[in-house]
Amino acid sequence: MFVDQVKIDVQAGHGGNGMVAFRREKYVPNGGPAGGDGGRGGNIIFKVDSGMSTLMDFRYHRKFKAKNGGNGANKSMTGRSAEDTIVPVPEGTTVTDTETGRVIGDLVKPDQELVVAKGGRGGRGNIHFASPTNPAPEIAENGEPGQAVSLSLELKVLADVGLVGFPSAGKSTLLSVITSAKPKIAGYHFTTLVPNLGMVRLDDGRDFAVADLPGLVAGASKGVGLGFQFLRHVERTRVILHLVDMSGVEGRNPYADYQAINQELTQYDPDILKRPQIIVATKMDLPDSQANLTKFKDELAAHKSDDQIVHDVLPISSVTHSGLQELVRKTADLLAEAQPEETVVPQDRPKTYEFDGTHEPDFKITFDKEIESWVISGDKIEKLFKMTDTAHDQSMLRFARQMRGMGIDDALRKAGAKDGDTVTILDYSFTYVE
Ligand SMILES: Nc1nc2c(ncn2[C@@H]2O[C@H](COP(=O)(O)OP(=O)(O)OP(=O)(O)O)[C@@H](O)[C@H]2O)c(=O)[nH]1
Ligand SMILES: [Mg+2]
Repeated sequence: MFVDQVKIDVQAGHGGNGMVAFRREKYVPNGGPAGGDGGRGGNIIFKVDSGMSTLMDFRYHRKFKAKNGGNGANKSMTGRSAEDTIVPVPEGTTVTDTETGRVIGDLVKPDQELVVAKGGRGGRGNIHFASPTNPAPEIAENGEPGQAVSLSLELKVLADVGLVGFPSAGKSTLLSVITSAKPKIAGYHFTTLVPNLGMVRLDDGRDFAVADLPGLVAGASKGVGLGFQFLRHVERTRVILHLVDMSGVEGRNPYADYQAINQELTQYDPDILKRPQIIVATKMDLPDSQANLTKFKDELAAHKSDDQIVHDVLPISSVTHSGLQELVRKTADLLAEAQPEETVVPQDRPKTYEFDGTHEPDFKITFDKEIESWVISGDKIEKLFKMTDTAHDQSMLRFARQMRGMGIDDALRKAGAKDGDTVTILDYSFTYVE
């Protein structure tokens, strides 16, 4: 079971205040009360969006606020009612009140809506308070406050098979050729930010769900890169397809890559390696792949470990489609043999490295007055940026992603960085954008 969880805060809009006003008419010194009512505050409404498959978007956007209603005006005019704020959620989302633990609702149908926080009623204007004894009341109500609620969202999706591997190993490409999913594919690392799901259907009628996970890098189990947030998903898949890029581009050593990923998996949970694993040798259409595969197999044989169940090394090319049929067939066979899900799903364990605002990440953020810039420092930062620096051109986008993956975005905000501030990591400066 794929479980995505996130906690968010929602604040519905406040009702507008009622107005104290009086009619002004020519030749009438004191007209009757004419203060209008305040408008209703906006509701926060969750709405199922069939295009969403995870709760990932909420990691970067945890607070939602609806607009306040307009205040009442003179001439008995009612304030404007605020628009509702519609928050898209994936189908299958369960919404719980974090404080009480009460389930507010399950969003299970396309376009289904659920009001999760009610906007405040507008206050009544002084026209409502006139009475024979007080024909010119100086009182009006304030608008009611909008509901503020902390919510836990949970999404359960079945994924039988997890694709793991280094960034750019070809995970998303494989998913795109064996399923009808259309994940983003590109020649830079960390293209995949959220797990993509796809269904594989075999000619013989069998099918299984595959999740393409964001790439893992060394240190992933400790929070480096993006993949750590998704390791718990790997924990819940029944078969692991471990993709290893055989092309040897960027001077990569396929066996070292393979070991590094396994090490991250073990560090996260020693039992993961007992999960049936197929090694998928990718990009076999490229010139050096065959030779690298031979070397890889030799090294694998030389380091054979009893702990790990490697069922096969299957060479594929997502470009020429070679080896794909065999891969899906063997995966389906393995799934049929694998233990039923209940017995392999481990208990939820406390996660140490969730950057959820309660854990202090391994970096420091300070404001340097001399250079008027926020400075981010720390060993882990240095390592990560050196690593990405040498292999790739630095694009703003990648920086932004890695920052998010490491929780730097959150930390900057917490430290007080404002939209447009300059931030320096090592020697690289960029503009902070909220
Ligand atoms: N020649 C060749 N290139 C491939 C093959 N599979 C993937 N690629 C290329 O490798 C690059 C990375 O592919 P992705 O599928 O985005 O890799 P990924 O593992 O999902 O990467 P992240 O999402 O960053 O972790 C892209 O430029 C793909 O076109 C293949 O079989 N042969
Ligand atoms: Mg990808």
